Amino acid sequence: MAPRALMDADPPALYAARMSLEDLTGRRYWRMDGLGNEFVIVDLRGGARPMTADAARTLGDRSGAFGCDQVITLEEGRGLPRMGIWNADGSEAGACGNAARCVAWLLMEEDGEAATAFASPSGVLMAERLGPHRIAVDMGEPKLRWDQIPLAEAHEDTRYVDVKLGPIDKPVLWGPSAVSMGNPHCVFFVEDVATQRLDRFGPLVEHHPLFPEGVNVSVAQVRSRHDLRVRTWERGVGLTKACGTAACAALVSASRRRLTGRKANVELDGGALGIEWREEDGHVIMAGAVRLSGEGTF
Ligand SMILES: N[C@@H](CCC[C@H](N)C(=O)O)C(=O)O
Repeated sequence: MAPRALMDADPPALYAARMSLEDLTGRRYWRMDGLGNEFVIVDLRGGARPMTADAARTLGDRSGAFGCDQVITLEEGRGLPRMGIWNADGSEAGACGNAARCVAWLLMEEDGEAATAFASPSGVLMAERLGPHRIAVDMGEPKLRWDQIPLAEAHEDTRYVDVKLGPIDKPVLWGPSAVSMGNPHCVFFVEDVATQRLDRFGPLVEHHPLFPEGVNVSVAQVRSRHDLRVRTWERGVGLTKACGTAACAALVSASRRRLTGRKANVELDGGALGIEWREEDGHVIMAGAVRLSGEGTF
C-alpha cells in the first residue's frame, strides 16, 4: 500500500516519486550469479524509493552498462531484510532460487553468521552456509493446486496439465506438470533435453492462456532415480544457464510422477543443484554454488 501522501498525490507527482536511475547514485550493488544465472543486486536498505519496472529494465538490459537476468533489490523489511525480484523485461517475480542463495551469502558475509533469514515476495526464507561459496536455502512448500499455481482452468491433477505443442492431431509435446515454487512453473518430461527447441516453444508456452500470470517453462530428462537434467525458458527473460526454482519444480514434478525419489542431483546448463523435497515437512531444500563477480556504487 502506498503511503498516504502518495495516495493523495495527483498522477504527475506520483510519477515523479518513483525511482529513476539517478536515485541510485551512491548506492551499493553487487554482480552475482548462481550457476550462470546473473543478477545485479541493488542495496536499497536505509530507505529508498521502490524499484520500478523501467529502472529494472534499464539495469537488466545487456546492451547497457549492466545487464543481467534478474535485478534483485535488498530492502529494509519488517524486522528482516527483504529481497525483491525483477526480471530483465521489468516484470516482478515471486521467487528466484539462485538469487535467494546469493542474497543469503551476502547477508552471511555481512554478519559473519552461518545461517540467515530474510523476507521474499513469497514468504520468509531460511538459509545456511555449507561452504565458502555454497549455500542451502529452504524454499518452502511447493503449491500444487491448480488455483495456487495459478492455472486458468480447474485441473484436479496438476501432474499433467492441458498443454499440447505441435499439430492438433499429432502433438509432439503434451501434458507438462505444473507447480508453483512461489512462481509458476511447467515441466515437460522428455527423452533428451538436447534435442528440444526450447528457444522456439518456450515463448509460446510462457504466454499460453492456461497460465494467466505466464509461466517458466522447463524440459526435464530423467537420467536415474536421483539424477535429472533440466533446461529452462524463464518467464520475463528467455533461456538462462540455470533456474533454481525450475530445478525445485522439476524434482517435485518427477517425484510426484514417481520418476525419481524425493532427492536428486539436478544438472542445469550452468552446473548442478542438490534438491530435496523433504518428507517430514514437505519443504524443498535447494543447495548450490554462488559467485560474486563484481561490486561497486552507482
Ligand atoms: N532465475 C530464477 C527465477 C526468476 C524468476 C522467474 N523468471 C519468474 O518470472 O518467475 C530462479 O533461479 O529461480
